[in-house]
Amino acid sequence: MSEQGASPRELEAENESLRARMAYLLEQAERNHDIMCRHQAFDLEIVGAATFPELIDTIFRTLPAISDLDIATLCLVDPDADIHGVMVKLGVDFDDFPQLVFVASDSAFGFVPSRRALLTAPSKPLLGPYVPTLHQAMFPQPPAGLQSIALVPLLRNKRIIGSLNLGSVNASRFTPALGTDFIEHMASIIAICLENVISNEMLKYIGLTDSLTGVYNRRYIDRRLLEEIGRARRQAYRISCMYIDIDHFKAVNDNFGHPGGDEVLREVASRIKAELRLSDALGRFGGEEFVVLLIDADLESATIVAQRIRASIDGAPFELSSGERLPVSVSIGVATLDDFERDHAIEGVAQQLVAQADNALYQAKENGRNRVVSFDE
Ligand SMILES: Nc1nc2c(ncn2[C@@H]2O[C@H](COP(=O)(O)OP(=O)(O)OP(=O)(O)O)[C@@H](O)[C@H]2O)c(=O)[nH]1
Repeated sequence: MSEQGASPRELEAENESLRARMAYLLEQAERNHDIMCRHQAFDLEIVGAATFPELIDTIFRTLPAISDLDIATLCLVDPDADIHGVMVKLGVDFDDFPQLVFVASDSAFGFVPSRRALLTAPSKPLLGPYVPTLHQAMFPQPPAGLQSIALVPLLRNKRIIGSLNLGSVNASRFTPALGTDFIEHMASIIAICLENVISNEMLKYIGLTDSLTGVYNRRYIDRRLLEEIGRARRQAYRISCMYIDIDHFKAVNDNFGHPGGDEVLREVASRIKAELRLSDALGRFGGEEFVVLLIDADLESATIVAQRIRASIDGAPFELSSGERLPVSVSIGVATLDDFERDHAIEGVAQQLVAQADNALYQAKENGRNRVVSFDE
């Protein structure tokens, strides 16, 4: 009986082929490990982003590089433009993020809930060719030759809060046949980070604004004034301050009730705001007092703005939701930071500026109300 074994040559060939296969698998494993490490570093970086602009910037800067993409964009659902409005108030400049798009409703994305789970609706990513007529809104500045895209829903509690949009000039990069576990995982982390950072920014905003009128509160104005004085000293521009007080406001409350008084406060805030530049800051200091910081305005131009505000409030009666009409007037004190008093601590200089405006306001009340008085030393 002869044994039918493989010849040494065959064994050698098999061995070689196994070695080659192993080398290939090792190389793949190393590449996957490398991708995983890069993505773990990305996850850590976005989890650590403390503010909305920091998070957005990290996503747009890092994601295309680590995932070898030609473009990555984000769409956020913002039905009442609350997120956009709050971020603008917190100083976010959206011109820095052309890849960020706000949409009024998630229907803009065209995600369809999977048929299997229509009610629980975990929408699936859409992968395929880039079609400008369908996808241009999600890629406002597409790279030349964009061929294939992945639109990945950003889900929180089964609600679509936006979409992460990835694009490649390679037509075979994103096709419906591609597994989506990896990009879905990435999108779920981005969605959590976005939700956290947006909530934090909203809380920050609430802590800096007056809930009745929507203008800033005293804490914000105090802080902003310190920043502005520091900047004005460096860049040598003028800062002025207005202290505004509604005349005989107690009588408004007495005659029209507290809700009527609240309506007057809101309308006064809105009329003041209409006369200001975007760079100015309006805050309610409590009660019926408002303070305005005018950036790059000397006493003369601040006084002109104050006169405009006084005239716009006095010029047309206020109409309450009850249909009642009433005249309202304000007294305004104006002061300016003449020299920058570089030898003095910023805190003291800030307090002095507000106190001077308050002093001038007192004079305006003494002189008969419904007038503007500028502080002169
Ligand atoms: N409706 C409303 N009233 C407020 C609020 N905060 C303070 N007030 C009222 O504002 C009034 C301020 O009255 P006063 O400080 O006496 O001043 P005034 O009547 O405006 O008189 P002059 O400033 O001297 O012209 C008080 O009646 C307060 O109750 C608020 O948030 N809403």
